[in-house]
Amino acid sequence: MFKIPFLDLPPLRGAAGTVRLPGSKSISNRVLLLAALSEGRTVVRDLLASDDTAVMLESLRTLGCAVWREGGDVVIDGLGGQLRAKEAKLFLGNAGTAMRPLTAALSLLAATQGGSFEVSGVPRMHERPIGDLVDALRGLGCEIDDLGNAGYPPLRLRGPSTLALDTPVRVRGDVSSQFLTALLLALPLVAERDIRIEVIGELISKPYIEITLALLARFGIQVRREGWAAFVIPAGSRYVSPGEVFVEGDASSASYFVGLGAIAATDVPIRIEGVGSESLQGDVRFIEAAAAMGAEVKAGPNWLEVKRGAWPLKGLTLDCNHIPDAAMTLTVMALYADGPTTLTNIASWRVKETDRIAAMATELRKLGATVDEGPDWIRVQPLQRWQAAVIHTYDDHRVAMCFSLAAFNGLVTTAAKPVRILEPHCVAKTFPDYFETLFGVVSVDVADVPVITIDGPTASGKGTLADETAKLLGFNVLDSGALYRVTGLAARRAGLDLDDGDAVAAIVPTLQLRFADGQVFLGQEDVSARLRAEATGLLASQVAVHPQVRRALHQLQLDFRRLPGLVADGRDMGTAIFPDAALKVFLTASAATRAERRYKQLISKGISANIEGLRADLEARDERDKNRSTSPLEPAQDAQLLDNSALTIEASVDQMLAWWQQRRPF
Ligand SMILES: O=C(O)C1=C[C@@H](OP(=O)(O)O)[C@@H](O)[C@H](O)C1
Ligand SMILES: C=C(OP(=O)(O)O)C(=O)O
Repeated sequence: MFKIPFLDLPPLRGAAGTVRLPGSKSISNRVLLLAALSEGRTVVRDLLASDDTAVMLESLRTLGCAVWREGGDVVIDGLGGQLRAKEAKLFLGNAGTAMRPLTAALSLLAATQGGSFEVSGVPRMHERPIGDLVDALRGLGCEIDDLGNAGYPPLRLRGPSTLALDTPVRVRGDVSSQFLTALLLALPLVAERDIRIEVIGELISKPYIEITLALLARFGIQVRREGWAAFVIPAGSRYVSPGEVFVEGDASSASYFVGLGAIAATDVPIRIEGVGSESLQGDVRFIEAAAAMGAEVKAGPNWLEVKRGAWPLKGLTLDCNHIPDAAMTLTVMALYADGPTTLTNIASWRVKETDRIAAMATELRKLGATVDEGPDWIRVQPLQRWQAAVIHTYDDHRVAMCFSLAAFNGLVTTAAKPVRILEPHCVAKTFPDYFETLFGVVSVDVADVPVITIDGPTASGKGTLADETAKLLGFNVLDSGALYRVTGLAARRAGLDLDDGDAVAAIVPTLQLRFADGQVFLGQEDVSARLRAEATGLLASQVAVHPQVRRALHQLQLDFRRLPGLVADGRDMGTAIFPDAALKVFLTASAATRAERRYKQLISKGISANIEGLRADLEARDERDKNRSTSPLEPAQDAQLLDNSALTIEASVDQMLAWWQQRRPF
């Protein structure tokens, strides 16, 4: 996950390949709750691991449920409808699928068994309505206190109290279908007699009710229904664990890759694994909308394949009530269409993670688009003159994911613009690795991938500065010195004469190198510590003088230029390897400062050292690096000079980011 303040997406050019979707949020949280209410053990396979499921899991644990991981599975020993904890405070983040169903279940359990439970969430959750559900539960006899504004969380659910189950439970269905889902999931707890639920008003987001009913059936509860107007939970209903449940991939998460295929898969399709024609989730019908916009879609039971069909895409007018989450993706696809796209019947967007109609309109306009909106609709015009934009994401995962598709503007305009996504980690609500997954299937012109180079003499702090800068930008890191060190080490181990440039260069293509989590592996061996040793540094300096070796390592270094960007440190990054880098920095510090830093570093590792000797070594190494004929150590002409002798690391990083920001079009 990119846990950084912003993620810059350079212009993206194409898409191909296969993605495996994370588990469905809606199915995951329903299954977790049903498993917890059931008797017996449930093994849940392919459960979504994200913020929304984390708050559900944590709540179930707090309520006394045994929940543990076994390999990739989650195992739950259900409570069998018996409360173990009678008091708890549950924090439910911004997960509607946790807040609404837990409110219903705990209200009923508190009524019948006694107890006091508080449910709360992030500030936005306290603005998301729950009043219709609370009214229905109060109508049944549940005791619910508003701890904030009436009609919104936080709430206290307490009991015991007497339930009146002989009259129908009435619930409004036109603000959120989750209120009905919550009652359907929870009322079997008290179904000593038939319990009838009647829906008032036009039920929205109907396909989510189908998910609820299908999963209730898996757990032994056969709800009788009268269309969408009334539902009856039969007397004597009892949750029975099916033993094992597979969670299918998330159909709403699929929408970004369906959109991606429609826009950018010109040759090979994007294959999406985890949902398909047999999906339980209504949001899979997003493919019909994408097809209506021109996408070529094939669907198998558990997979989709999408590629570009009509281009530009075709604008459309669509009632999106049945695909409320996935439909957001259409508003960004609409930018690539031949005419306006109008989405209607989407009033619920206004009460989700943010006011999504307002958010999409505001952010699309930043790209240059013309957007109109009404209480329950949005209209987006195709975009010709794209602007580089900083996209606010409002802590809404879907806003962040949708706007990644704006980075393909280079497919419709010559002056391609990057897109900055603020707070990209908000995708963790349902798809923590969204951007990594996206980067796995998109193509880019390598020249568009931004590079920052940091060159400078030994012990100037390049590595630390590169790592810290990269961490803040979410960029990859190339420690080119490590490549020379590893080459020197491998050459020495192979018994080569280090002065024989041809022989040393010849082993470069045979190196089994792997960089993972900041560590360097040579074959199976983690050589990171070895590479940092002084002795290896000397080997590096010896092999680095040979032009053949430098040539052999050239392509290897270029290969580090990958999405979303690169910070490369070394001695010739800005001069020889990445001459087109957008920001080049030449980092220095006085020999005295560098010797002192190296001294402290060694002493802290328990290695004895002599500061004068270190300084002499450093100066000798500087001389050798400056005077070698191939790629001598010198600042690129367009490099910024940074002397960090008197600077803290934070101050140096701030300077890097300030220079970087000056070069960005935002
Ligand atoms: O029941 C569910 O799992 C959901 C129902 C929908 O909400 P509304 O019924 O409020 O539209 C949907 O937007 C949400 O992401 C998940
Ligand atoms: C509306 C959404 O979430 P929630 O389950 O919190 O309602 C969503 O995921 O788009």
